[in-house]
Amino acid sequence: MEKQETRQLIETVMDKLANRADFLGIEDDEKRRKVSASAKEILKTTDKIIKSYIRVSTDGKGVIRIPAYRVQHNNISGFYKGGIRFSENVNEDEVENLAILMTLKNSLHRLPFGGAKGGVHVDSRNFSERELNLISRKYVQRFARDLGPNHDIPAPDLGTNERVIDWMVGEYKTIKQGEAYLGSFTGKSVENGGAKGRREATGKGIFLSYSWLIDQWLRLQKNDQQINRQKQWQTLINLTQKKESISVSVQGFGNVGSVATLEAVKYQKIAHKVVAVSDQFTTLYHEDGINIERLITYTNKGHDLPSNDEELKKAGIKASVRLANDVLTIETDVLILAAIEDVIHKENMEDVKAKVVIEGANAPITEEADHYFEEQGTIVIPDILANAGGVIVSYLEWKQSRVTELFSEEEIIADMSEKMIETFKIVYDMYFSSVDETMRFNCFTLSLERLSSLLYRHGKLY
Ligand SMILES: NC(=O)c1ccc[n+]([C@@H]2O[C@H](COP(=O)([O-])OP(=O)(O)OC[C@H]3O[C@@H](n4cnc5c(N)ncnc54)[C@H](O)[C@@H]3O)[C@@H](O)[C@H]2O)c1
Repeated sequence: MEKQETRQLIETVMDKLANRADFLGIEDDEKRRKVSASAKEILKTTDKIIKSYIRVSTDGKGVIRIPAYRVQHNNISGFYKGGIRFSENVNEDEVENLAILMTLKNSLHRLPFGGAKGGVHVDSRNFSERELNLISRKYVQRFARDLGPNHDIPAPDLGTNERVIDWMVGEYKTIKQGEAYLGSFTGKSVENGGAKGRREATGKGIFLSYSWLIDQWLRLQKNDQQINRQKQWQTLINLTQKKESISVSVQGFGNVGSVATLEAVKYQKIAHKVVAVSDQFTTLYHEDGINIERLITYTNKGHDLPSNDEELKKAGIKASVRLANDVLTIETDVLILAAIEDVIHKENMEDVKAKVVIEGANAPITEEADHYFEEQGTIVIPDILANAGGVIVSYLEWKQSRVTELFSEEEIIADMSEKMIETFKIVYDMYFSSVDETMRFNCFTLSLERLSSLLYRHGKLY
């Protein structure tokens, strides 16, 4: 889903809200529409876009100049918050779209944060440890004025990790001598004030968004309850009545994808097997399931997925090797998208076999594909609902840095799950009792309702 599609959906949802007599508690139709129109304009536009260049003296290629961004979309619901990604696909539109989605995600889950995102146009794989350290520290030098624990709090994202964040915190501390620095970034290593369980949080939350739906939510439904999504309802029933294990495939076997698949194979209540996993070069497939623990042990050593017989043997994995994109169209019940944006679109949507698609990555499905799946009875659990585990634990990490007290991993995961389940229940109830919109539309509605109400209460709308 690209920036224009996200903006268009905000517009459609806001227009629908404006026609609702109870919206913002404004009875006068004309006044409500006027106020809603100004909320729409504020939320469709971005507060601040900062572009800079990082100059790095490389190990062998002289000095290079790398584009870098920080985009702050909106902070009506709290300090700006969002990850920094290192990727060759980074551009201003992509970073802005991701910042908008952060505002919507944080509001949906009622976190005291607004939305931001950062990006550096590099493929980390092409740089040495020393070069990456320089790039990370220079990023902070360029943007420090706009960052801070009470202003804008970055975290890791695609291509970055706790090591990068620790370097960034170190640089921030040097620049802002004498100021509080631990809450300036989240996703730090535990030794450096990070939250236990942060690395696993997004993957765990993604699997929870699905397992809670097919297990607890389904059991909470009463016989006489009105269900308006008959096709999607049938999808859930068929899944839970399967005699054999439910099959799962995942695109992207990094931080998010590997943890989500591990959750699937460890899930005790209903048996799951992971039949396909992919990274940017390869898909591995085995209809009886792949040994995920062994694969994680192998990739944790810094390897890509094994892609030939010798590597498969070394990893102790039985699987056939396919093309990277095959993972999207393979025979599977559940497909977790945990790599990049816009991977399912008009050209390949009809080839997708999965009946549940979970957006672990941000914006991996175009709006057109989302509507197509809706018509087919395929359940799409949208990004801003499913992948919020990371930012929820980031919130706990930020809170922890304010009280300088360490929460245990059990406390962190329990708090995160409780917070996510609160939102799942509201969204799933709304989705299965409404008729003609996607689950993404429901999530945008809840989120934009809250943001508009905050804007109104803060006296920003007239
Ligand atoms: N890490 C988090 O806490 C978090 C939170 C919310 C959303 N996300 C989103 O989840 C996604 C994955 O994040 P991550 O932290 O696991 O990143 P990561 O860098 O650890 O892993 C990314 C994986 O995607 C694969 N990949 C990259 N480009 C690809 C391509 N063109 N085709 C197929 N596969 C490709 C990589 O090979 C790797 O396996 C990103 O889109 C990120 O924005 C991450």
